[in-house]
Amino acid sequence: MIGIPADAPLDTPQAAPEIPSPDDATPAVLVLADGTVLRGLACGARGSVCGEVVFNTGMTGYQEVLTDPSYAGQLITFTYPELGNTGVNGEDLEADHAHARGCILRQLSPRPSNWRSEETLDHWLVRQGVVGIRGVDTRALVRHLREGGALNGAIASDGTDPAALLERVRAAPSMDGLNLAAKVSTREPYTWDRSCAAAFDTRLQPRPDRPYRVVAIDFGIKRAILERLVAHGCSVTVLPAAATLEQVLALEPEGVFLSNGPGDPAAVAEGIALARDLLQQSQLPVFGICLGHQILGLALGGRSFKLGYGHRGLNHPCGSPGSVEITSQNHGFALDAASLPAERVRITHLNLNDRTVAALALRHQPVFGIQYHPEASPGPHDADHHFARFVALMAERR
Ligand SMILES: NC(=O)CC[C@H](N)C(=O)O
Repeated sequence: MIGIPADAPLDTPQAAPEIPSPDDATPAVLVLADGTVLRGLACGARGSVCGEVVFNTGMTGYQEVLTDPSYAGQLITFTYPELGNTGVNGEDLEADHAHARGCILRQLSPRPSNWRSEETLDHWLVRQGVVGIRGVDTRALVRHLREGGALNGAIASDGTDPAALLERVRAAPSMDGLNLAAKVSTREPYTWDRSCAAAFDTRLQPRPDRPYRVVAIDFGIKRAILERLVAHGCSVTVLPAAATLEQVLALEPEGVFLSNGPGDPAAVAEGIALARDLLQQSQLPVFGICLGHQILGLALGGRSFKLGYGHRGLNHPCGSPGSVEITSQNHGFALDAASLPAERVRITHLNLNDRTVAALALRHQPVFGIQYHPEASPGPHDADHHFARFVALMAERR
């Protein structure tokens, strides 16, 4: 297999024909756009892939991370030193298939140990067409990315020459300006009624007699978000990223949800136009998470910018005066606080590591956005109350 070209549709994983044995010592190479070359051993699918090299500092949740559509087009460096310990199961998937293009690891566990494990991570990566490299000094790589910023790179385990790879990397598009939401969004509307029966559901308010009708716009939605909305008493209809205000209103929603998703928020023109229409022509409660939050800010006339190396991990503190929540994060862009119209928007939470905008709310409309991930998956559940906030806005209007 030659690998997945940079412009390949993101929703067609390319399965490699054979499952290599875990003791296979095929060499692999990682080449960064600045010319850095790191050598290691192959894991997952054999081939070569190009994408933005980012890092995730979470200690758990590799399955959720690799299937989160927000990682489409990216090569993920995992800082946790051994991956695959708990294998792969059919329940912890955030989408039907992997969205990350490649993974960069220190060490791959050959023998999973978990009662839910159905398959080794290595087998699953092969079936999903995710090209991996193991044996990399991920600490050195992360220091490099933190100093120089996230940049494009390529992994090859098919013998491609590093110089040829570097040429491909330099020709690949930058994440800046890429609308990837359109590529990963659902083609057809669908409804979702499955809830996750997590223990923390016991803290929820009593279920309503009738579920709250929510329309969710899919820019790359994670399943856990749909499950949390249902757990909080909503019934959800999911519409494609290009949905119009008429299509949304035709479903008579009580609230509209704008999802997470990959790529540059400023490039998601159809989503920004829909958010603008919603804010101007309806008084509906609107809740945005991550890309959805960024789209809300852009619809309000704000500006987004690319962070140096992004926030991807499970322990990012975010706060409003008097309260701090430890949050799950996965984003490479953020809203510029100074660009948001202060007479309409209140910044309710800041990221306490770098003081970037972590959440906003409109002063005169039932609309709010959260840059981090209240659905966790993976991560802490401190921020789950934001789903209850959305439901409370809909309940007030019944
Ligand atoms: N998880 C997300 O929704 C990510 C949003 C956007 N693609 C970013 O990187 O900032």
